[in-house]
This record gives sequence, C-alpha cells and structure tokens, in this order.
Amino acid sequence: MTQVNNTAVIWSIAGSDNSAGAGIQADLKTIQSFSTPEQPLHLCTLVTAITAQHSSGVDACMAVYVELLHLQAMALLKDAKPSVIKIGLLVNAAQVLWLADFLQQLRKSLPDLLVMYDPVAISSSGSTMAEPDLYQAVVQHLLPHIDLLTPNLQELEALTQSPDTEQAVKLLLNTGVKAVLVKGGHAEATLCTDLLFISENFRYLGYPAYTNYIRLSSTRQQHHFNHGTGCCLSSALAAALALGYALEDAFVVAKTYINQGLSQPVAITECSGTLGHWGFPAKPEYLPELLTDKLLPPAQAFAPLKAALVLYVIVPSVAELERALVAGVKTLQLRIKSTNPQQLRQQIQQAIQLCQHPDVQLFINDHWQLALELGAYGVHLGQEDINSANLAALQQAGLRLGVSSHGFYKLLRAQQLQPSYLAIGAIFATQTKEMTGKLQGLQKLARYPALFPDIPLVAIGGINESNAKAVLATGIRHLAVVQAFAQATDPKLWVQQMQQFITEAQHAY
Ligand SMILES: Cc1ncc(COP(=O)(O)OP(=O)(O)O)c(N)n1
Ligand SMILES: Cc1nc(C(=O)O)sc1CCOP(=O)(O)O
Ligand SMILES: [Mg+2]
Repeated sequence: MTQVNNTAVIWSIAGSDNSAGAGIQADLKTIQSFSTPEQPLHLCTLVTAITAQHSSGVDACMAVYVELLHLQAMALLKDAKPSVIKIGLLVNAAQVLWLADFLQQLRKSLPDLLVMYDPVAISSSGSTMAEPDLYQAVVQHLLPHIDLLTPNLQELEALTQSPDTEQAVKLLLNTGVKAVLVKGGHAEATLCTDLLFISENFRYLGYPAYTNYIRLSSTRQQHHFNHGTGCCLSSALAAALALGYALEDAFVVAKTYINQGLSQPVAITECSGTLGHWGFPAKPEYLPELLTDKLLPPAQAFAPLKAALVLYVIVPSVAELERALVAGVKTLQLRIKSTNPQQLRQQIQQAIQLCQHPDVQLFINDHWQLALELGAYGVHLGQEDINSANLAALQQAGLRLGVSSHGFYKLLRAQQLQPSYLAIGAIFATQTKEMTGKLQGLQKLARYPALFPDIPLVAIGGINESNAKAVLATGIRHLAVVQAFAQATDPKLWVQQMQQFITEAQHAY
C-alpha cells in the first residue's frame, strides 16, 4: 500500500505502563505532542508486556508471547511502514531473538529505517521487569541492528559490565550500534547531564565532528513528578528524528522538550506524577546548556546592529555591491570566494568606502583579518571559521559579528559568542553553495524565533520573491539572498518588493 501524505509513521515496541508515565503510554503522549497538521506523526504500537505499576513500584509484568508480537507486526505492515522504530521494554531472550530477526528482514525493504532502543529493564523505582538473561541476548543478537541506543547510566553498566562511561560506549559502538545517548537523569547531581556519542557511521546525518560527543546539561528540577522521564526523552528523540531533524538537533529538541515538561509537570498526588506533554518546546529557558564544543567567547557581547537587517543582499564583487546600493539595499555582505590577495584587499577596501553611510551595514565574509585591519563595520563567519578567528580582537575593535548555523545544535554553539546576529540555513535547496546537512524547510524554521528571541535571526538559502512571504510567515524577520538578487532584471523594483513583503510581515504577524 502507498502512503499518501507526509505523515511519518513511528512504531513503539514496548511495554504497557498502566500508570501512563512511562512505556507505550508515554510514547503515545510524547509523539502526539510533536504532531502538527503540517507534519503529522502517527505512532503505532507493538506491546511486549503488560505491567501493573504505580508510583512506587511494579507489582506485575507479564511478557507477550513472541507469536503475538509477530502478529502485531504483520498487522501493522498491512497498512504502513515505519520511518522510525523505538524499542523499549523487552522481557526475555525469545523476544530479543524474534526482534533481531524481524529487524534484519525489515531493513531489506527499508534502507532508511532508523531503529532506536531504550534498554529499560529496571523501572525508576528499582523493580526489575526483565528476565536475567535479557541483556546477554541483547548484546549478542539485537545491538548490531540498532542505530541509536539510549541507556541510562545504570543500564549502560549492566549492558557492558563497565563502570567507565567512555569505555562502555566504546564497547557498544563496537557491536555495530551507530550512536549512544547516555541519559544522566538518575545521577545524583544538581545538573542533569546527557551525553550523545555519534560514530562515523551516523555522521551522514550532518553532525560536524568538532568533538566525539555532545554534552547537554540542565539544572535538575527538584520534584517527584518525573516518572517516565527517561522514556519520554527517548520518545522525544524519536519524534524529532521522524520530523527530519539531524541527530544532534534532535538531541537538543528532545532535551528542551523534557525541560519544558518537567517545568510544568502533571502532579497526581503530592509525591507522584509525570512530566507534562505540552507540544514543541517554545521558551528559551527550556534550552539546555552545551557543555562540550565550548568556544572561547570574548568577555563581552559583540556590538549590536545599528539597524535591523531586513533585506540582506550578499554579493560576490564590488561591481555587484554598487548595483545593490543603487537598488536601495541597506544591508550587504561582500562574499568573495576566489581572487588573489592583492585584489582581495583592494576589493574589501573599496567596499568599505562605498558603504560609509549611516544607513548602510556591510559585512565581510570569511576575511576577518582584512576586515579588522581595514576597519569594516562587521564580519560574517561560518561554524568552522569561528574556531580559528581572533574573536576577542574583532569584538574589542567594535566589529559586528554574524555567524552561520544549520540547526539547533549549531545555534546553541554560535550563541555562546553573543554575536550581533545568527543566520539559519539552508531553508530551501540552493545552487549558490554546496550544503551537506539537512535543509531547514519552513516547519523547522518556524520553531526558532520563540527559542532564540533575543538575537536577530536571518534566514538564508533558496529565498526569492516567490517564497519570501512563506518564510516571513514563520516569524523570521530578516531574509538573506544571493541568487535572487543577482538574477533580478529590475533590481530597484525587486528590492522594493522584497522590502515591502518584510514590512507587511512586521505588521501582520
Ligand atoms: C547571512 C549569511 N548566512 C550564512 C552564510 C554562510 O556563511 P559560511 O558558513 O561562512 O559559508 P560561506 O558563505 O563562506 O560559503 C553567509 N555567507 N551569510
Ligand atoms: C551562502 C549560503 N550560506 C548558506 C547557509 O545555509 O549557511 S545557504 C547559502 C547560499 C544562499 O544563496 P541563495 O540565496 O542563492 O540560495
Ligand atoms: Mg564563510
């Protein structure tokens, strides 16, 4: 059967928690919370066990026969195939063996399928739900079929017999698992820290290898309404992956979702309850702190922009810069990719001179040393450039800084520098630059303004007069363009039209 719209189908292969904080019930709530009419998510379930639970323990756990697991899977396949499978509670070796074999067969027809396993065996109250031989069977048979494993610290040690996190993760990655998210929720600390290790095999999703793991941390919320938090972190990750986020961005989204849910929990009694499921997170205070990949920010924030960016035109030469100025563009970037050093200096110097006007803002792309030496207004740097640029010197000289980003992870990374603006791309396919990561699209773009309200955000990549209104409807107020301006036959009219779209959006939304 053909799937007819853009609904992403997720399967949860897990146990029923009748108290509805964890297990299949938590997966349903979490996935539903991320579903929208524009990007619907549909969660199907394969129940592996029925448990009898309450806030302080598990009274009973009965495994579902493998034959019935198989029938559930066959029934689901009659309707639709999943793009993501999230596995939770497995109870015995027989279930593991069936699942390993089933996944091996399924992958033959679904090469892009993502399989996650949250190896729950012990509930947060300490009750064991699995049979003693479970993990042995998991390591031997199931792990080679898993893309992303999400153990807590206790499960990590039980799976590997290693108390050392890095060593344990190495052992798991050697079994064929492609990424491991170690959940630190159970550690006794004032911070809740989660670690994501991504092997080379997962990098195709766009992760830049600045470090070999990502550490995200948030202040621990001191209350008892947290039953199922680990399950929900894994399901939020499944939802974000099904929505098309790259793994590192899905990690940020999932942790932000958990922070939002724990900030507004559902209290059932004085000492029992669950986190709340309140939709895609939308407040900056829920964002975690990025503890790895630390940049060395200057002591102070970069100077603010002297005016809003609004329409931001990027040009490859001084001749094009003059054309843009004549057409009425007020925010410009000189982006020269190939020329000899002498001409480069000359071009940058000329551009700075041409833009000596109180209403005009000129950013120099890449060449921060010349920008600094020649007294430019601002520079625009990419994520790699900020590793090596002398940021303190740029800040102290009063230059404005704009930084590229391509998702939540890179936004968190760049935000550490307190730049003058952040660019987000590529929104649509572009012919101007070879992009390796995932496109943002309008749905993802619409999530950023609420989470990064204190810094100007400019959208870039494939933007033109036909799609500008749709981009502005996401709440983004600044548009950067290369090709659309270069190809405009009447540049003045084109600039007026684009500026009008932006002004209308400012008043309309
Ligand atoms: C406004 C704006 N956003 C993003 C970019 C891309 O910058 P960078 O990542 O440094 O890539 P190159 O432009 O150097 O290819 C930009 N230039 N401007
Ligand atoms: C230079 C550049 N940077 C991008 C990013 O996402 O960082 S996209 C891009 C190209 C933008 O050109 P056009 O408007 O012609 O699509
Ligand atoms: Mg650059």
